[in-house]
Amino acid sequence: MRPYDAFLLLSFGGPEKTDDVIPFLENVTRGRGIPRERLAEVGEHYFLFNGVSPINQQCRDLIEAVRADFDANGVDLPIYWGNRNWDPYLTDTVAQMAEDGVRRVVALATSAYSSYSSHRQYLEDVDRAREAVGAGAPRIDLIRPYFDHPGFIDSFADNTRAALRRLPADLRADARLLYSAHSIPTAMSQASGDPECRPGAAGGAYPAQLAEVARLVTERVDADSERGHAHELVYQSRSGPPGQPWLEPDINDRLEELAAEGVKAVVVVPHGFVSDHMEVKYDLDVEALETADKLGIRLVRALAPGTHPSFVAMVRDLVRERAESEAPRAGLSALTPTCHDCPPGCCGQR
Ligand SMILES: CC1=C(CCC(=O)O)c2cc3nc(cc4[nH]c(cc5[nH]c(cc1n2)c(C)c5CCC(=O)O)c(CCC(=O)O)c4C)C(CCC(=O)O)=C3C
Ligand SMILES: [Fe+2]
Repeated sequence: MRPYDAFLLLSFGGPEKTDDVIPFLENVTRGRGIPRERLAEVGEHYFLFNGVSPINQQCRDLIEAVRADFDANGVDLPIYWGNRNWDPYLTDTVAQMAEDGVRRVVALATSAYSSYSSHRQYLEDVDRAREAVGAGAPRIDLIRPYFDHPGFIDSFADNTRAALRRLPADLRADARLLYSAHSIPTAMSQASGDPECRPGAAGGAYPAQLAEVARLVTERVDADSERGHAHELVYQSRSGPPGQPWLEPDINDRLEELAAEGVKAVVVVPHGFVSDHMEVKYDLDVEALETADKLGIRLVRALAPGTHPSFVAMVRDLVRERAESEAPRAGLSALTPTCHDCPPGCCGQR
């Protein structure tokens, strides 16, 4: 698909055996000021799963699904995969592309929102990898944040309806929808850019986008419910030093309050993520579930998009959008990014 000669899946990376865990955590947190106790604690989450993070296999599954979708729709791009924090490392992938004679690449990150951690850091990863490879490195165009693309929204709406059906019928109508995303420092949130990509503009794009996705998904879920569901935004996986403010409320704290208000059932929708990786499998399926059990709240968790057909078709649509540089951006909200190239200040500073 002109002008591209390859597609790149850009992801976070995760360990796949016990011995990988500590080196992986060192890669993630180098220079980030994460307390040692927090690292030890997160290490235990991985050890509980024998050192295997689900994220790499989820990337392989997504690549297989995108390959089939590209083939069925006449998109003849080869597919590459590179990670920020673990093998296959992005720099090795860029070197491989250079060796294969690839000149111009369209890349999708497994992260749908604006902010330093979810978007700009991937741009920096790309720059660093290209620099390391040198003159033969291909040009790499990263697809813009895609949080309100209909394919992303529809996959969550579908998965949320399925989760509601897993609740006992008498709890369904009153179930609270809790939309959960990775917390970030409030300073990172304030610097997470402007929906219209105006450098230096107000910021706060990350929580604004999360709130908008929660609204859009709920609207679709409610369209086939007997009545509307109350919904709200919560955060998970807080890290960093104790005194540093991060986005709140934490899902566990909020569950306590909801129990006190008499809420009996919740559906947790991990709308801040694109697959059911470790932050979902541990922080929600183990920790938040335990909190809910203790409080007598029935909790079910909706699946993240993973290889949902709407999400896979979205990938192809975003590749087409990026290829036709003047094409209108597919987005369901007023927050759809208007730029492709994220000028400094657009998608977040550290
Ligand atoms: C916004 C956001 C996303 C969502 C967007 C996206 O998906 O990219 C995300 C995803 C993920 N985060 C992940 C894992 C970790 N994140 C950490 C630390 C941090 N995350 C942050 C933010 C985010 N993280 C931040 C601000 C930190 C503090 C350090 C720093 O400023 O950079 C740490 C260190 C230990 C800890 O402090 O918890 C780990 C191990 C995994 C892999 C899971 C697996 O293995 O399956 C995934 C997909
Ligand atoms: Fe993280």
